[in-house]
Amino acid sequence: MSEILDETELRDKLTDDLPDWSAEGDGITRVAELPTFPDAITVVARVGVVAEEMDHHPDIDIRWRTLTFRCSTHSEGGVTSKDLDLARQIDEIIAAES
Ligand SMILES: C[C@H](O)[C@H](O)[C@H]1CNC2=NC(N)=NC(=O)C2=N1
Repeated sequence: MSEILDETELRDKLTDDLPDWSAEGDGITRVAELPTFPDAITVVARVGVVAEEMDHHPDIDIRWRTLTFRCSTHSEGGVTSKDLDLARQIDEIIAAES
């Protein structure tokens, strides 16, 4: 079980490690525009594989080539280290397809 990060801890982690992510409500979000729609779908498919391996799944909104990811730990009602780990993986996949 992972513990919810408090506001200061979360802000520091986002600033240091995940500058493209923002704290929003009980989750963290990132918007990414990919070069093409197929690139965006490739990112979604790759994130899907990683999320299943991690047993931790982001919400994903697809609008043409713009993707919005949201990570939250439902069972805890907030952001935990699991969300930060998933966000780092999402960043790597986006960077590889951009
Ligand atoms: C039983 C299983 O581990 C849980 O339902 C997992 C699955 N994927 C999940 N994904 C996310 N984002 N948050 C969760 O709390 C969560 N819980």
